[in-house]
Amino acid sequence: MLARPPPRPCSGAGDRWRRQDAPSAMPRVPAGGLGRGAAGVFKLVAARPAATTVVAAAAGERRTAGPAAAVDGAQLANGSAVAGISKLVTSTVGKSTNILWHDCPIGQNERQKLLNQKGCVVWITGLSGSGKSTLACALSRELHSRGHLTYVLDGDNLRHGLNRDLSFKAEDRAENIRRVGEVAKLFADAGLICIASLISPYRSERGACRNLLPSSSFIEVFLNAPLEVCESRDPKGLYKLARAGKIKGFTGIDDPYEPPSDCEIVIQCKIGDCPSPKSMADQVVSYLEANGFLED
Ligand SMILES: Nc1ncnc2c1ncn2[C@@H]1O[C@H](COP(=O)(O)OS(=O)(=O)O)[C@@H](OP(=O)(O)O)[C@H]1O
Ligand SMILES: Nc1ncnc2c1ncn2[C@@H]1O[C@H](COP(=O)(O)OP(=O)(O)O)[C@@H](O)[C@H]1O
Repeated sequence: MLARPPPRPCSGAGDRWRRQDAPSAMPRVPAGGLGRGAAGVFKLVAARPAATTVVAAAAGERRTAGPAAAVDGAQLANGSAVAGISKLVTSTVGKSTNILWHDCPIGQNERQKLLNQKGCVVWITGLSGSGKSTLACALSRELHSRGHLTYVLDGDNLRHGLNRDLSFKAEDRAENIRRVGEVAKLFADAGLICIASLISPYRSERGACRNLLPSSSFIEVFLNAPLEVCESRDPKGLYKLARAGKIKGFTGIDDPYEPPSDCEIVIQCKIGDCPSPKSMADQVVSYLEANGFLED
């Protein structure tokens, strides 16, 4: 079997796979099943529309590339599946072979009801010293005071643990962002308002994190503080070291930062004119409120 993974894991009680008409390019699977060496196509559609996929079935074949699918009513000539009985198919994802997606009856919807909020990711990007951590903490505090459950994933902090094996060269920054995107997705699935604050300098990697979630649940916040502002703050003295050539590949000095072109929120900070941490947080809270994230 060849399967493409649905764009996001299926969760919740309503998700079940069912067979649909096969695309015309491949023969439909006959009622009696496939002959040995024959191939057919199933379209499997989960109850949730986002989880649609197409599966090509070749008799005796057992390769998949996505979450396990229960093929309903398929019969293979080698007798491995009986018509009318669901057959679980294992998946290959990356380097993991023969794995199954295990669903639970308690899903994101149930958790969101419990928390009276919608799980989402607020992704704060900007130069070092732009105020990402300050905003993340102010936002967390503000939402907490309103009774909402948040969790902050701070780039600096994660590099003390989960990402301690990563440097600041391009491929390690990309892996850093990928990992944080995956963790953030889990927190959002848990029903939390996850606040990720990383430099995350590359547009494509931020886009990949966005694509892990339903589009409206990824809220990209650009803390647009010019280099002059960040450098004049320099709370850790890193810009000074970078200018002196003692840190190589420092973002904004001798390493790139690609500003977002289509983010949900821009917080503008000019020389001598930056909004206070509270008013930056309020700007994000207003967005969350207006878009229904602060209610179930
Ligand atoms: N070379 C280089 N470039 C940029 N930043 C550096 C570098 N070396 C160390 N630091 C410190 O690491 C913090 C950024 O970590 P991130 O995980 O957010 O970076 S990235 O998203 O992987 O680019 C960043 O923290 P913030 O100032 O909070 O952004 C810096 O303190
Ligand atoms: N809105 C703001 N107005 C004035 N100073 C700020 C503001 N936001 C952050 N700062 C200060 O700028 C410095 C860098 O902030 P920080 O949150 O650590 O940035 P980042 O996480 O992007 O590196 C800190 O000293 C912080 O107190």
